[in-house]
Amino acid sequence: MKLQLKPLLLGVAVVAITCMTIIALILTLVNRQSAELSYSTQYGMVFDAGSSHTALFLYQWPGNKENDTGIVSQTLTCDVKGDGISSYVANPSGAGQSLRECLDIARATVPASQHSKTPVYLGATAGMRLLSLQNETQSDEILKEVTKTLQSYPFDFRGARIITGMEEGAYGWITINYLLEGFIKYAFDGKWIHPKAGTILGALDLGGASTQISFIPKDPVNDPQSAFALQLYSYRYKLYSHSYLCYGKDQALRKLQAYLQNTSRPSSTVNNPCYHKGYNLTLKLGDIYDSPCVVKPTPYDPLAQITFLGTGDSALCMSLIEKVVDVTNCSFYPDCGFNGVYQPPVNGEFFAFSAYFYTFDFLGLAPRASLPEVNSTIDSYCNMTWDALVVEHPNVKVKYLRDYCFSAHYIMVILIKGYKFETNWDKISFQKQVGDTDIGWTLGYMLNLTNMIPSDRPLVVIGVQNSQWAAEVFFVVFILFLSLIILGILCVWGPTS
Ligand SMILES: Nc1ncnc2c1ncn2[C@@H]1O[C@H](COP(=O)(O)OP(=O)(O)O)[C@@H](O)[C@H]1O
Ligand SMILES: [Ca+2]
Repeated sequence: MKLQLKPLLLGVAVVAITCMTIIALILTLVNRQSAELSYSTQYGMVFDAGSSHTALFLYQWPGNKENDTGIVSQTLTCDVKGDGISSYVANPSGAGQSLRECLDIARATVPASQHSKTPVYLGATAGMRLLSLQNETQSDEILKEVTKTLQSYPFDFRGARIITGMEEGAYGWITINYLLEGFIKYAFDGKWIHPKAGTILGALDLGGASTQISFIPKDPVNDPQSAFALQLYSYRYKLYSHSYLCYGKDQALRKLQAYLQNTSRPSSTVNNPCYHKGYNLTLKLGDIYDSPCVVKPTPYDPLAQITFLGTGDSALCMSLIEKVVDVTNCSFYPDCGFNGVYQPPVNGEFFAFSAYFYTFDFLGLAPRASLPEVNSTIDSYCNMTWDALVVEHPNVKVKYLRDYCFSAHYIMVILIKGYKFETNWDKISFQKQVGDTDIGWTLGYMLNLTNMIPSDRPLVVIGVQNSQWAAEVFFVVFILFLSLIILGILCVWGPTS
């Protein structure tokens, strides 16, 4: 009897241990699941109020992961109907109303429980910069109206403002390098690593009213006005960033039109070699000169008309553009971009986005094409007649189709003769997205304002770490396995001993 009691006790002990380990395993699983569930997807959104139009970008990231390590993605984009907010001078409340459709879509997309935790920003760029130079009261009024609308939604509104050209350039640069994991990478061994120098890309942004160039030069930036210092994940970057106000492609075209109008006065018709043969455009002088980017003629009647007759002369178009972009003057600095603006020599690889991409993509030159191919493609495009073009591209908006010739030449003048990419042409890639996320300043802006790129390296991992969880499971399974073996031995040997 004594001999049989011992295996029985041992058996009970083993069964108890087995039960406890099973309970522990279940608890670990439940704990892990609740850790995951309690950090639901987070959202943030930014309105890009550009000179030509406004777009909403909605971003998301998993709330249970470190939110500072390259995992923010774009959930949706929404194009606001109509022109940019700076066009609402006569009807400022219309600027606010125009945002409603996209805000309604965002409200339906973000789960209701997350609405109040979703930050919303509106950043206005060069169109509003120009309006505030022309009439600050009007630009303030428009910002007040868009603020009213944004505040009427259940989101966490964090401000509507005009961002500086320097910010616009720097945030575009941050967006690209964040998406390409140029700042920090998660390695296989679970450590955060800093990618090799040279993997950081420069950013080229062409808008309608301004254009930006941002990159890390080889040598330190000499001019404090174009130096942008950043510390991201404990690494310091000294960025060169410059924004050319009035040198977006739409304002540059106005400069060309003003130049042509001036040289043809008093005639009210003038040839425009950047427009296709067969395309004529009649404008009021106000359409050209109502901008701080062009000097008004004297006398000046804003209602007087001028007609541009397209001649489709590619070579002449290019040489005229050099009259509105000064690529020769560099008297104060050893190196310049254009218009005598300081710029160190370009360095490394670049992404060119926004209107750089739209133009080159339309011409079949994105993401890359050799210089001779680019030049011959632009020539053949510019030399096409308008009738032939419209037949070939019935679905492309007229305002884009008629401007691609000018835009393409303008791009070549600023890239090659302005920024001096001639010998580094193959370093430029014309891109719209990285993965499914658009390239532009909005993501960098949101990452910065929500502190999602810390200046120091990420250390804390929220929730149960994978390695810790694996160790726990391994331990529980091991104990379970050991108990079963002991139980088996006892069953076989117990009663006979
Ligand atoms: N599909 C397209 N094809 C050609 N150009 C486009 C297309 N979509 C947008 N654009 C142009 O891209 C530019 C975008 O500039 P925008 O962001 O509005 O101005 P800014 O950045 O100067 O405030 C505008 O000139 C606009 O006409
Ligand atoms: Ca823009």
